[in-house]
Amino acid sequence: MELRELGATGLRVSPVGFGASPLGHVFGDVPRDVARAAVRRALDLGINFFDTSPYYGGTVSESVLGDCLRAAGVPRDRFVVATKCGRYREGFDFSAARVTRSVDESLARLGLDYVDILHCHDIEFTDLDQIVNETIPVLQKIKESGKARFIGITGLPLSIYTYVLDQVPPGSVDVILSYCHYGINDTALVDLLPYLKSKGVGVISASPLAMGLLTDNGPPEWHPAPKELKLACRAAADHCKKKGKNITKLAMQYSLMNNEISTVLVGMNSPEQVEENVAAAIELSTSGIDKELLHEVEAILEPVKNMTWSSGIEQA
Ligand SMILES: NC(=O)C1=CN([C@@H]2O[C@H](COP(=O)(O)OP(=O)(O)OC[C@H]3O[C@@H](n4cnc5c(N)ncnc54)[C@H](O)[C@@H]3O)[C@@H](O)[C@H]2O)C=CC1
Ligand SMILES: O=C1O[C@H]([C@@H](O)CO)[C@@H](O)[C@@H]1O
Repeated sequence: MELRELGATGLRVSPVGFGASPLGHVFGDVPRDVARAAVRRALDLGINFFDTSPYYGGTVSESVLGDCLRAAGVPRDRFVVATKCGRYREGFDFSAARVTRSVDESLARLGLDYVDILHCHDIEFTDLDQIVNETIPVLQKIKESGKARFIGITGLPLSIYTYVLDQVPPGSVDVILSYCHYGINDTALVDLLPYLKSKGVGVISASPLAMGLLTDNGPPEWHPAPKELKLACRAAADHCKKKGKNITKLAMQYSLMNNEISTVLVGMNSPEQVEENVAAAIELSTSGIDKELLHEVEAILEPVKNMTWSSGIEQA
């Protein structure tokens, strides 16, 4: 897979990114040997971008990812690691003191001297002015210390990105991580891409499978989507299955089609899923997407297109 530039960071990342929340058992138990095999397979197939956070599995995802990268025994410059701060099993805390402590805790769990990207995690759950006036300034200090090379912000509502980026000094935020807004059922992120480009901010798009909605197994119990959206995605998956096709492959390829998005983070729990998703990316580049199936699935999902759910607190 040809690597893509990530904003103005100079980082070159694989179009398929390894989402490590499943390594924190967020979608079900993943035995350690399977996790190690999945990360090993990802590296062998050209995936170089790994995303985690202290929130996934209450720090388990970071610890397991660190173990898997060590077990793979590849040089540090062979991979790009992103983690987050501010969201934890026990709740949210974006204070300068907590995020300063958080990055040291993450580095210890990952077994790394630095992370490439440190995101403020799901910032819609705090007063965005705290992110602008307290959290991002202290993350700049962490960046100067060398513990994080670049700074990002993540969350569901797209409005959080313009609110923050319109107020912080240019270059304070290097990347954003949006999720569930660039896939067959929801392409709302498209409208923000020109703005993000104008700010020189790199774009990471996560959850091409809508956190499991666009899979044959369906979403986990905790999935917050409205019932109508869940039912429509189920119908789309069943339609593909009836035709002997795979909605997950179609969804992966759809999310990978926009080159303005540097990397698509997909949560993976096995070497088989790594192989399937990389194969989907390669097939997209060689023979394109199944246009007929895509049109059929888009018709099924039309009534729920860009349907989302609320996330976070009321902003003043
Ligand atoms: N707020 C934030 O910062 C967010 C960050 N993320 C990051 O992005 C990553 C991807 O998002 P996810 O939530 O994991 O959702 P996703 O849309 O990537 O779906 C993950 C689910 O799809 C399954 N899956 C993956 N490949 C498959 C295949 N080939 N066949 C069948 N099933 C397959 C996985 O086992 C898992 O159950 C996360 O792991 C996390 O690292 C995701 C959401 C929010
Ligand atoms: O960061 C996050 O990950 C959660 C889910 O996508 C697991 O991968 C999501 O609820 C949260 O924003």
